Amino acid sequence: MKIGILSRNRKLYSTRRLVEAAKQRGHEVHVLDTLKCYMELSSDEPAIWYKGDKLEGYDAVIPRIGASITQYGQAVIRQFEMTGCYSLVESVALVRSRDKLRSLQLLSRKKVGMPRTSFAHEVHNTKELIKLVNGAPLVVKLLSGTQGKGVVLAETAKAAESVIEAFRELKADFLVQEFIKEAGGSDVRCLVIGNRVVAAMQRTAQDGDFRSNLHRGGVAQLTKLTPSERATAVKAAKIMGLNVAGVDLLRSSRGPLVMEVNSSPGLEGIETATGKDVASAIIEFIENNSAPSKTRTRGKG
Ligand SMILES: Nc1ncnc2c1ncn2[C@@H]1O[C@H](COP(=O)(O)OP(=O)(O)OP(=O)(O)O)[C@@H](O)[C@H]1O
Ligand SMILES: [Mg+2]
Ligand SMILES: [Mg+2]
Repeated sequence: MKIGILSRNRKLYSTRRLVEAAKQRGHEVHVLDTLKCYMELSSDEPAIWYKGDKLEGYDAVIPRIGASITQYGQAVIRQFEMTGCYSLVESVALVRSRDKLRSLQLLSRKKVGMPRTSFAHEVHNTKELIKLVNGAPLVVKLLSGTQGKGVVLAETAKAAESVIEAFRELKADFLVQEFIKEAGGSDVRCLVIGNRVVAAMQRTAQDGDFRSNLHRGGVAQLTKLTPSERATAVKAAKIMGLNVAGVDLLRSSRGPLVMEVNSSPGLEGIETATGKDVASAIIEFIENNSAPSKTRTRGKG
């Protein structure tokens, strides 16, 4: 097969591993800088250009789109889809997963476990927002935050009110969420490919923090998933319409709760913690599932 990896940097661990795995399995593979792809729209065949050449003959693309270029990245993916090329991450699924609120709305409709969450526009309903998540302690989360930035724990109702009011003043969009205390500063990253969790790790926050992000000094270790955790992770990926997803779960006293579903999960942390060859599993999935014009919008909402 001829495979394109949409990535801004060929030196990134995940990009390197995917290139390596594709070559090992006998494929032709090219790293394409997403921002350097440009598009031709006309009533002739849709086309994608790169450094003066028309990109042709690609059987599949693997999008690795950073949060800061979601908008342009989705247009590039969609253009590949228009040419009939299979995209591992559908353009619609990418955009859907990048919106924390939209993701939780879709998961809640399908009764997937999640922390109780509230969201509002009006200034005067701060107390209502707090009440909807059963009061403090609670978490306030910027919708645009990544790597644990903009995630704040408010221990008391007073603290919660003042954080919410401060975010309001700044005109920031945020969620209010029930704090899952019994998770003990840990979460579980499940790497889902198709209908399977192929690798999972538990991440635990540094002392004095509740955020387990590896970027914040969290440490990863192997963990064994329960059947209900596996089922929840696969179901969440399916609802989001993602073939490959990093599903983050909190272990709560009422079972696994989905916190978020990532469409470009990093491979370094999970391959290192588990010793699993996730990159090869991704290439294998493409071998078994890609076909011309197979990409279509799955999932709803
Ligand atoms: N409701 C919650 N209860 C307990 N812990 C939470 C809760 N929400 C978040 N956390 C902790 O804070 C960390 C960061 O939160 P979250 O993943 O929602 O934001 P983020 O990492 O900044 O976003 P992204 O992963 O999209 O970059 C989580 O990994 C988890 O350890
Ligand atoms: Mg996170
Ligand atoms: Mg995320």
